[in-house]
Amino acid sequence: MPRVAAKICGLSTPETLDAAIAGGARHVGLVFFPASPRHLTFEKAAGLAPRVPDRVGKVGVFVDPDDALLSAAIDAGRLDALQLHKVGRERAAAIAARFRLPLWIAVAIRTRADLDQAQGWKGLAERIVYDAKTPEGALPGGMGLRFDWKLLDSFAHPAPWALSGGLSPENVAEAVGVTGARMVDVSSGVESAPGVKDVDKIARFLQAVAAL
Ligand SMILES: O=C(O)c1ccccc1NCC(=O)[C@H](O)[C@H](O)COP(=O)(O)O
Repeated sequence: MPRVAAKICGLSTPETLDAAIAGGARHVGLVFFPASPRHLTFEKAAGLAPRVPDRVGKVGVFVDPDDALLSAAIDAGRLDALQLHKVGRERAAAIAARFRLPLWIAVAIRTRADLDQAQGWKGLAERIVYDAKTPEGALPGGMGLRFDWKLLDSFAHPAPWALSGGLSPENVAEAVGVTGARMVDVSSGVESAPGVKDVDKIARFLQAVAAL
């Protein structure tokens, strides 16, 4: 088992999903957000889910979702965990109570004050995903932006966590060296164009992670 686990996010084709699994991804991310170039229809998700072995977790990625979307996506994608963006604690608690799946909470970071927001998720988040804060009006994830990794220095993490935002095959080793992350998450860094995953980049990213 590699020292550092990887999640490849925003997979939408059988070939790229298979490449992530073959390369050793511990989790795959399926995005259910129509504004994203990585958005999956329920039909597509239902076609992809059976390709994923039990040892690989299927994480649904959502932005302030309603219950109907969550319910349909969980069924179609046979999801193992829910990654929530732009959801407050009260709503997240209601989602956890209703759907009984682990919550991965995305915390958008530009400053140390942003990072401190993570403390509010103690006891509810199974995992915190530290991601870069994106510009107003832009997608909240998948933008290839990174934050200042040094902000994580000596931070008392409220839960297990993943490092996300602007990672690539070229910088993931440095990112892990600086932050000590035990899980990394990537989307656009393994793409040839927004929403178009590249099997060679996926393989190179996962090789770089396995070498750590
Ligand atoms: O990837 C998306 O399109 C997306 C859309 C809306 C909310 C979240 C989204 N992605 C979440 C992820 O977990 C990405 O892997 C994460 O933001 C890192 O993306 P990148 O900087 O492109 O590697």
